[in-house]
Amino acid sequence: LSLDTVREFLTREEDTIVFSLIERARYPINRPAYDPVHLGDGRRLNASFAELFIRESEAVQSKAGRYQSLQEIPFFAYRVPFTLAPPYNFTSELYPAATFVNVNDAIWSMYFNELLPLLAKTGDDGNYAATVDSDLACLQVLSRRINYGRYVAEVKFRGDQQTYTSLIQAKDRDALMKLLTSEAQEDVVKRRVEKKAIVFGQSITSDGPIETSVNNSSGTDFKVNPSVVYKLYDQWVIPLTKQVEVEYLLHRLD
Ligand SMILES: O=C(O)C(=O)C[C@]1(C(=O)O)C=C[C@@H](O)C=C1
Repeated sequence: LSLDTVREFLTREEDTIVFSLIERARYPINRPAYDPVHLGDGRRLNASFAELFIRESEAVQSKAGRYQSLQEIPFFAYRVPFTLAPPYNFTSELYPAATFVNVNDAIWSMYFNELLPLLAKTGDDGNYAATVDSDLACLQVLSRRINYGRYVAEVKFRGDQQTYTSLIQAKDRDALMKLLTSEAQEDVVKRRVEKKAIVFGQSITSDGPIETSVNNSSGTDFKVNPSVVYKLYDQWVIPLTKQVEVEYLLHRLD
């Protein structure tokens, strides 16, 4: 584990994030999938179809061993006694007492309340299962990327143990945040991910040129608006990753 290898991981996740946003943007908003579910007998569940679909899908994946890997954290907790998957002895580079740190609740509400309205056009085509399946894909990769902040923090801690230790002991969140922040790196990440949205999200023809920048200000020529992807990283992905890093560090000496 080094700063280079963890950054490589984050960079590769960008590809998956952009593609999963492109997939979700194919469908209209499909509002009924997010409303409380009505049962036949007139009762109303507190959960939406999207939530039920994600719970059930995660339960299957949990049984299949997905969450044996500490890189994956479910949105709902499952008590699964055994897994169907072939056994594998996962080792973790994380500090055991800080492994639990995650911001899945914040990712969940950011995704449904802020991001989705920017991503999906108005309308209802009834493809609810395919739509919420694409929501699940987005949520899983966003969760993996953002909660990977634990690994980034571990690398940073090991790289400057003395400074981090004294700030952790003083519980100085602001100083920890400042120490782990690299504005230059954040700028590189945001500009790169916007460019990926431009390149991955255009219609490819056999002879035409490949666009590398946005020519019209609305970004509507692309399958997902590159400025929405920039905003996603600027306002949510990077700040939440940093929140994970700080929380992890605060438990690094437990
Ligand atoms: O690459 C790092 O050093 C990170 O901590 C990751 C990350 C990011 O989320 O991309 C977060 C904080 C830093 O300011 C820069 C980038």
